[in-house]
Amino acid sequence: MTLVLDGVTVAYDGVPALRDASLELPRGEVLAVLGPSGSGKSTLLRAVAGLEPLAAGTVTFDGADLAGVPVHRRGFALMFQDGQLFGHLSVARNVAYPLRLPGRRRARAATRARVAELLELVGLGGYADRLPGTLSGGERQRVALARALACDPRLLLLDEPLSALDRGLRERLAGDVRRILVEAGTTALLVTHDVDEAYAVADRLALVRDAAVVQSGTVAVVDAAPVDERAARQLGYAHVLDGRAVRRGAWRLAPGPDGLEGESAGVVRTGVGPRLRVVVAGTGELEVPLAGAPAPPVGARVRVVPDPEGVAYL
Ligand SMILES: Nc1ncnc2c1ncn2[C@@H]1O[C@H](COP(=O)(O)OP(=O)(O)OP(=O)(O)O)[C@@H](O)[C@H]1O
Repeated sequence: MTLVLDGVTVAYDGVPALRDASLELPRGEVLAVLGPSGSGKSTLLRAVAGLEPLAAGTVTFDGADLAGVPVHRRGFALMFQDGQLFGHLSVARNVAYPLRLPGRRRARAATRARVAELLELVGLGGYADRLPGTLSGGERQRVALARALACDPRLLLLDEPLSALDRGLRERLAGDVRRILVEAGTTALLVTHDVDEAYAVADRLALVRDAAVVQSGTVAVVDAAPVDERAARQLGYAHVLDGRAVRRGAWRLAPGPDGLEGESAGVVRTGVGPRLRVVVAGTGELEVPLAGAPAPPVGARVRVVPDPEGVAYL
């Protein structure tokens, strides 16, 4: 493991904002720290960056304890929600900025080549001379990402990098961010409150709530076996029953006498096709994709079973 947090506690004025947090991140992988507002995600990221002192525990990188290593000596890069570009500098100059700092200076041609390569990587090949004020929000975040990657950080820390963007753009950019990080081979820790973004970007998930990391592991493992009902809800599961968590729409009409009995409440059109609404006493309303099957009339008794594709076991 490259990054290891072991029993990390961070407190503000004696009140813990992160308690006994442990997690691991292998080299070249992307970890999404997922949690609701105020749960302690940013505190975790700040502790890794060296921006907050630890009240307890250790953060190690490649086996070395980072206690006492100041922020600028960790070899990490940070990127925030509002990219924080320099408005008076061109896109190219923004990306080149970290390459021109004392100690990092290189030949002008080398800087120019590196900037061109980074702009290609983030899909902004023709944007070198534009000013940040002329870019869309998504383009600005791509520039910020290119700048954060400029110095080949040992670890990239991203704090809600897409939160300021609207939903559709966020979805598209999340996939791009993953591609860019994988292509650059970057080890990254991303903080987000958006479960879709976490799934789209990450190899690993850490679920945070009430100042604690309640579960962490590969996306496949965490997704298939949330530790408890709250974890399942955090992961976007819509229904929890009998130790199982089921995603919205992950139901089928049962061919036989198995499953839950409910009542048809009519068809709803969704972005992924028509779905039958079924009201099940004690569980609520479920959505059953019809996949071409005729819809039972409103009020008809129907039986439904979960689609194994959308089920996790707590
Ligand atoms: N500098 C600070 N001084 C005092 N309390 C703080 C400070 N920073 C954060 N906190 C508190 O610590 C808790 C966790 O904050 P944190 O920013 O880590 O949450 P978060 O999960 O990142 O939330 P959000 O998604 O809203 O940014 C909150 O209760 C917050 O009010």
